[in-house]
Amino acid sequence: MTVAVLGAGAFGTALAIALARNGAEVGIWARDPAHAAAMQATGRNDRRLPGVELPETVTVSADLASFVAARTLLLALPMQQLDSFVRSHAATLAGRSLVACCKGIDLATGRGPTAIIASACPSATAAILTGPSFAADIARGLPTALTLACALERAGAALQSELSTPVLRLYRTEDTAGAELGGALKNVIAIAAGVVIGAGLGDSARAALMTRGFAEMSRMAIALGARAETLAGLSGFGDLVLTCTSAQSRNFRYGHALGAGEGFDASVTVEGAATAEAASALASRSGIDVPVTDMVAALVRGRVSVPQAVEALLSRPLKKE
Ligand SMILES: NC(=O)C1=CN([C@@H]2O[C@H](COP(=O)(O)OP(=O)(O)OC[C@H]3O[C@@H](n4cnc5c(N)ncnc54)[C@H](O)[C@@H]3O)[C@@H](O)[C@H]2O)C=CC1
Ligand SMILES: O=C(CO)COP(=O)(O)O
Repeated sequence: MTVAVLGAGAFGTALAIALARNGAEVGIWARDPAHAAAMQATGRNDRRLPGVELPETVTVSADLASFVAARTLLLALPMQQLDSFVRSHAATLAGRSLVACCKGIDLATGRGPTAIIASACPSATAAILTGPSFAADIARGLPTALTLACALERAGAALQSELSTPVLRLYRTEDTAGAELGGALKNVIAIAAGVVIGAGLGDSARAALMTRGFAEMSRMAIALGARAETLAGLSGFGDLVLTCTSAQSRNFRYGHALGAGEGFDASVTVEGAATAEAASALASRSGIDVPVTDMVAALVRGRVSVPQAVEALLSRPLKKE
């Protein structure tokens, strides 16, 4: 096996399919043995990515030990699960190439994915794969471009060539902070964009929100050590555009439900909700002004209503762009 995907969600399954179509031997680890058995039996992941056939070269198992010999391990779990997962399996994952495929900031520690891996499993090579891509699009074989970020240039180059396919194009950077903050913060702005549309405030307001949101993402990421050009790339601006403008996005749909005063299925992964709170706390500790993020965190927590959030943002002092 060349690549193992740890986590049997929509994104991990889609990546496994794309890599297997390109000739890699891929294993998917599902933590739930019943889920692994169902995927093996049906040749599909009906729970998380229904309607897509797994190539025959994809194997699925709930036995983590059978996957650790793979050259590269993709960690395709929700962000708030990553720290405990890597800590509990640190001995098994030691010395491996670990590519985080999640977007967000850990609520408990304020860390991003590569810092979590480095702290919990220091002997591993930590990288992150992020950027504009819906799992369903990848699984259908539609063209997609992503960012592979790894602080070690040679390791990053090896991962870029290993994980690229003719339709899944990976661009590379050493700026892990920029790639992961772009991917984390765009989900927060996407929730806000969903609120704007759900509350009937219109496309012009969404464009304003996305623009000011991008300024906020860049301000925060640069203050925390990221490069401006990374934020302007696939993992920042690119993913912001995709997520704020498509109803395929769960973050956008969640925001839309908040804006429209409707309920939302709590079992759906909405990374921007916890990340809004984590980012708001991190920004406050670092003295960075993030009004949209603060408002999304307050909305998610139910501390303000949608009309109060809109009023608060519109009544901020006028200033230079
Ligand atoms: N779905 C998409 O289109 C994309 C998702 N992503 C990112 O991928 C990450 C995962 O998202 P999805 O795959 O979409 O989520 P998902 O909701 O489809 O699946 C999450 C999977 O993680 C598993 N899981 C949860 N906690 C776990 C734990 N402690 N140990 C092992 N497995 C655990 C769940 O059982 C589930 O199979 C997120 O950070 C998301 O932002 C990135 C790009 C695209
Ligand atoms: O990150 C994504 C697209 O790049 C997926 O977005 P959602 O998690 O909002 O569905």
